[in-house]
Amino acid sequence: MNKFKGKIAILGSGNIGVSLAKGLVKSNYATADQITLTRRNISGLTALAKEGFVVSDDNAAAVAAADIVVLAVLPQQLNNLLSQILPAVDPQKQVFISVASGVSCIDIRNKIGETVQVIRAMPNTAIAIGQSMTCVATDNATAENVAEVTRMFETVGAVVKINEDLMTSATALCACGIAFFLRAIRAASQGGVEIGFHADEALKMAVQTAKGAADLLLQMQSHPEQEIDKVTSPKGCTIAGLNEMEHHGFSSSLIKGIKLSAAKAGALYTKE
Ligand SMILES: NC(=O)C1=CN([C@@H]2O[C@H](COP(=O)(O)OP(=O)(O)OC[C@H]3O[C@@H](n4cnc5c(N)ncnc54)[C@H](OP(=O)(O)O)[C@@H]3O)[C@@H](O)[C@H]2O)C=CC1
Ligand SMILES: O=C(O)[C@@H]1CCC=N1
Repeated sequence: MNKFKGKIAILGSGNIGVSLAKGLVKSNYATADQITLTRRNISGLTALAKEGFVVSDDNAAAVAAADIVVLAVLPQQLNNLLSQILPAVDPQKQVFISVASGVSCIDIRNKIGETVQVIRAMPNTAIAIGQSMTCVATDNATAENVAEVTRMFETVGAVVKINEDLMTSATALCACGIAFFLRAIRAASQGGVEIGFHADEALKMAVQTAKGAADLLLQMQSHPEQEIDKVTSPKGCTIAGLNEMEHHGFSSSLIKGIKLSAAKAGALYTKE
């Protein structure tokens, strides 16, 4: 794998920013000393500084030195950040990646310059272990920059290029989605405790079962219902359990939750 040779600035090193930074080092895309992590309260980055990351509360200086700038603050924190970095933006040098939900490429260019190349990316927290599902979209970045950013995210999971108008949908399905599947695993483990297992063993069993289900679909390239049909013996206990869950709205609750998340993702940012 070709290591990235330039500098990366991650502005807003909270949950997703730090997960990304760790994932990029773990995947050998970059070394920690190539990555500057910023936040206002840098005492929260002490452990990462010990791991070799450059840490700073000076966003403009981080941008000035960077080739790739990742915007990873909350949507409501973004306008303030963009006005801070404006003097350091050089459209010839940096490509900007925004992971902020509900903020379009044009919203960002309206704040920092119309020739700035902006790529939106929507990863999830499994990026820390190289298992993200990341969707990327842009309306103006060059093919070369899109290829580099795609390569970057491919080192930490799977990448799908989408139209920008589907970005809030990708946020709900993939970025929020990891929490939905985690809650499903937690609920399954609670069921396991009710039927006789200790909490730790129930969780271990539920986690491995969920992993097996996901890997079956990935490796067999099959549809979930094909795999479900192999489990549901006639008059058996699986179909009894599944149908009971459906009577209580299992599929419907996931669909409704994803729709609500997508609507909310599109409304998190105010342009001012
Ligand atoms: N969490 C997730 O799974 C995902 C999140 N996203 C998106 O990523 C973004 C960040 O989300 P998340 O990581 O959960 O949020 P966090 O609150 O965990 O992280 C935001 C970070 O930004 C820092 N920050 C705020 N203002 C500034 C500033 N002016 N300069 C530098 N740092 C600043 C905060 O630290 P401090 O207060 O110390 O400055 C904080 O650490 C959001 O836009 C979200 O929509 C996208 C995909 C997945
Ligand atoms: O909950 C949120 O708003 C962010 C965006 C996607 C995942 N977490």
